Amino acid sequence: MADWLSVPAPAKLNLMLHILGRRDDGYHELQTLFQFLDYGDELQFRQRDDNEITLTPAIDGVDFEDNLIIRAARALQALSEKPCGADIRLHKVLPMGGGLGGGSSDAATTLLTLNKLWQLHLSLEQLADIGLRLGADVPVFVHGQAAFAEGVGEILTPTPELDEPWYLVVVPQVHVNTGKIFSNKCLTRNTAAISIRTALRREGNNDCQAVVSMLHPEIGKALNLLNNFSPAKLTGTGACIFSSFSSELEAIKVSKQLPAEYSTFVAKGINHSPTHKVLFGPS
Ligand SMILES: C[C@](O)(CO)[C@H](O)COP(=O)(O)OP(=O)(O)OC[C@H]1O[C@@H](n2ccc(N)nc2=O)[C@H](O)[C@@H]1O
Ligand SMILES: Nc1ncnc2c1ncn2[C@@H]1O[C@H](COP(=O)(O)OP(=O)(O)OP(=O)(O)O)[C@@H](O)[C@H]1O
Repeated sequence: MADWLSVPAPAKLNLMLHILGRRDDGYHELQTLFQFLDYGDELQFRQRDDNEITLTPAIDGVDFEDNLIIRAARALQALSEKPCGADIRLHKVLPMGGGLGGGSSDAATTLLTLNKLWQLHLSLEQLADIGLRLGADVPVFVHGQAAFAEGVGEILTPTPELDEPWYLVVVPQVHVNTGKIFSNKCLTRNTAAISIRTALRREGNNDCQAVVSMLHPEIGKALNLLNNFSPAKLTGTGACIFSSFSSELEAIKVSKQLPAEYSTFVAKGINHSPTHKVLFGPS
């Protein structure tokens, strides 16, 4: 029996998120700055000689074939001429619908790992194209580099020069439906494009923040509270919010001053995905 291979699926933050317009297919043109966190889910893979894919444990409320891990594995199986299967274990840490990209990161880790185990020799570009069909955030996890994203999120320019602070992330106990935020009529969709240089100065905002705070007042409340300590922003379409700090200690200190009912974690911003480090070695 083959050995288990453990591979991380890190979280991402959207350090800014501007919505520039809406395309005819309903998807939105945006500009966003992605950075990874040294915090996330963990997946374990064991190759099988038959065509079976197993996944344990199941995610509550997500059907087996709808799980992005299974959808990613199926997309690769369809491209293989020989039988290829895998047993997969998932250690889920990231909140679902949290704006931390957990499902997308699980999918990207699955694409990268099975491409290697099944010796499919697909390029990162090919895997990112397959990933984009699973979710707008999958390509950045496949490429594994902090990046400024344009288009619907798939045109990526790596930003290795981004500083790597510590973040305090607050996790409101709310599940935000991304589609509902993007289809809300109050969402502003006319922000002017900015340059990467401006984005790297961390001057951008999150255009979803007003609508998300209106639909989920508890998120607006958490933003106001965290803003008392340090400028706070929403990641993606929420629910999570974050502030940056120059040290881990400072972030922990603020987390201890928040009301006990707030669920939080502290993590370091990183420009290179730990998934790539495990699968391809240090860059
Ligand atoms: C908001 C972000 O989190 C920023 O990183 C992502 O763009 C969203 O990525 P995701 O959760 O992987 O979202 P997807 O599963 O691709 O899309 C969910 C829904 O959000 C809307 N959507 C998403 C991305 C985009 N550029 N325009 C959109 O209008 C669409 O209605 C879509 O049906
Ligand atoms: N492996 C998976 N992990 C998490 N969610 C999954 C997974 N597979 C399918 N899903 C579905 O995808 C939805 C979005 O989950 P996800 O954790 O990626 O949200 P998110 O953090 O808000 O992502 P984003 O920032 O990309 O919008 C979930 O509500 C769930 O129904």
